[in-house]
Amino acid sequence: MSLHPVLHPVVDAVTRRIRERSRTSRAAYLERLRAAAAQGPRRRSLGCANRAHGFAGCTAADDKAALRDGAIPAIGIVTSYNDMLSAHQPYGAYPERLKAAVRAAGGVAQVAGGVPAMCDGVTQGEPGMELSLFSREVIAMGTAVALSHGTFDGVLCLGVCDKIVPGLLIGALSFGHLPTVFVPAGPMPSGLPNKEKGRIRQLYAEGKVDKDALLEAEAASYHAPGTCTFYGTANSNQMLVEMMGLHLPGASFANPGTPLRDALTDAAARRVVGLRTPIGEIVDERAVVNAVVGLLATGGSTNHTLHLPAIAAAAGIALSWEDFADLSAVVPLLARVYPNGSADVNQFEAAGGMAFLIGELAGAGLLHGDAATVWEEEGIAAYRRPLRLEGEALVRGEEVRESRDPAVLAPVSAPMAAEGGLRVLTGPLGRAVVKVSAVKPDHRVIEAPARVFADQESVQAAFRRGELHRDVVVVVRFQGPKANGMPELHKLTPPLGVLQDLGYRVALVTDGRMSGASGKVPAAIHVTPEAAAGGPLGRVRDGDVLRLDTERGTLELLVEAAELDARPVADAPADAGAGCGRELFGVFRRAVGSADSGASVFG
Ligand SMILES: O=C(O)[C@H](O)[C@@H](O)[C@H](O)[C@H](O)COP(=O)(O)O
Ligand code: SF4
Repeated sequence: MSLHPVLHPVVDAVTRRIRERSRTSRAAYLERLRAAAAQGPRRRSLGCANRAHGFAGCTAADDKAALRDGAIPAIGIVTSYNDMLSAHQPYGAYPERLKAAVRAAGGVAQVAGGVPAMCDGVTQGEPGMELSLFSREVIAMGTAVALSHGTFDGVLCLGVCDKIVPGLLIGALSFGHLPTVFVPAGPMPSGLPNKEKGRIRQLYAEGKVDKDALLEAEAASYHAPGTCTFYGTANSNQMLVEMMGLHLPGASFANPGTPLRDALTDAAARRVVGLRTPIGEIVDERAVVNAVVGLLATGGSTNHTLHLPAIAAAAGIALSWEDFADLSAVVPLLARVYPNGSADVNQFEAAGGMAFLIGELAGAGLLHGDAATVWEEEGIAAYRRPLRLEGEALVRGEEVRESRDPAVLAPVSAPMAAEGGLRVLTGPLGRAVVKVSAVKPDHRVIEAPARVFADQESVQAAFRRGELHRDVVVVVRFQGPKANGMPELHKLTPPLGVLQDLGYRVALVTDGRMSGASGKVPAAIHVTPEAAAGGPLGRVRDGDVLRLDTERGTLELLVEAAELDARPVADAPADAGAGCGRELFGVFRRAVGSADSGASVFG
């Protein structure tokens, strides 16, 4: 099969459209990048005091002489280690391992800086979730602070979860002249299946099991170091970083603490020492389109309709929701991983993983197979051959030509669905995003009276009082980025799932977000303009009939336009912007842009 067959006309057209739209901004970005690359690392022009501060902290285990001499490649490690995220806990041991591997490859490495990492699972449904999206910007700024020391020839980024990889990418792209390799840590071994966890959650929501039983199920599902095994934003991150050519071939989903994972980590360190291609050259329009294609083909997290535009903008590239929608119409769904199925990410990997996925998409002309990678000699299409262990040696495996479990990972010739299932909805309320890959066909058109709320706690209280046991479109507004930081409303999944399973016609409409792990209930999310920016969502009233039609791509409000316009916008809830650190993020709420431009504070 040709490595670079003819590109699908829609993939080609969308890429050209993005390139044209980005022409000026991308040219300015590349000019800045190439000027910085031509200067070389600033350490060569630093004064003696500046340089001495940079290696003063070295211990006997470090390479003080090498750093003092400044002649060999100096690698900066940006780490998001903490014990709060099971996915990031393995990073605690990485710096020493990476330093040793860089040293063995003829370079020297230091931890350039650490960035914060929030576990959205711990903060889900809690006040902390209102800091979650903005933590992406803090992580980007923290990455820039780390790299601002200016003494590096290359970068190793350690991050897995939701806002962390997007933040590291945005920050690293501000130093786009530096060759950069992302170093994953891998998913935890499979525990209680996600579908069974979801079933017990619904039983608890119905009062049929107690809290002890629920905690037992949750702890059996989330049970070890490593990324949670559902296909949420964290695992979508791993997929798209590999699709963008910033991981090593096949590095995304090897489990933590295994010989393969350790070998891949050492190989990433060796690779960055010799890498000459700057990250800003790899992240071009082709890489961005490849990331969107990978997201669509795997049914990835809706959060990437925010993160990918923000990441692309950091490289001078303008990515729009229409680009997602147009690509979704031609990219088949090839993976069924929870919430889009009952398998988990370990089963995705066992079925053939990224190597099979990339081989299938490249072979069908659905991705830019010639897009650059950190593996340099070859384009992304060659990632169809993953790195694998043979004994203790890490070698390039054979091309993964067949899926080992077509019920989990299917070929383009027999996809799970003909298209990617990510849609943009338009109508009198503005625009919204909906992911249908996890919504059964019978639930993809919902028309019902609205029940309007200003926070998710009120929805849960109304559910407990039995007020939602009917056909209903639940509207939760004032959840946008300017309102309260655009939290995920994933705690609504169990009660809305109960209503759906009872046979009611149910949907959610919100200017907030859902989790990448959300799925079965049709949800029109990221409604733009948000209510807090005067959007018409603020004029919807209880009883208004809403029609969410994911097939036609419409979100209709069956109220006369004149009447809607004559209504006052509802008052925002009393300012909850304080407590839990939220008072520190007012500057972000005031500066943040719209969801369809990535909900970024960076302009
Ligand atoms: O976007 C995501 O994938 C979510 O933010 C995810 O990282 C978060 O942790 C969920 O809350 C986990 O799912 P549960 O809340 O169902 O455990
Ligand atoms: S996937 Fe979500 S819940 Fe799991 S560790 Fe990452 S942020 Fe936390």
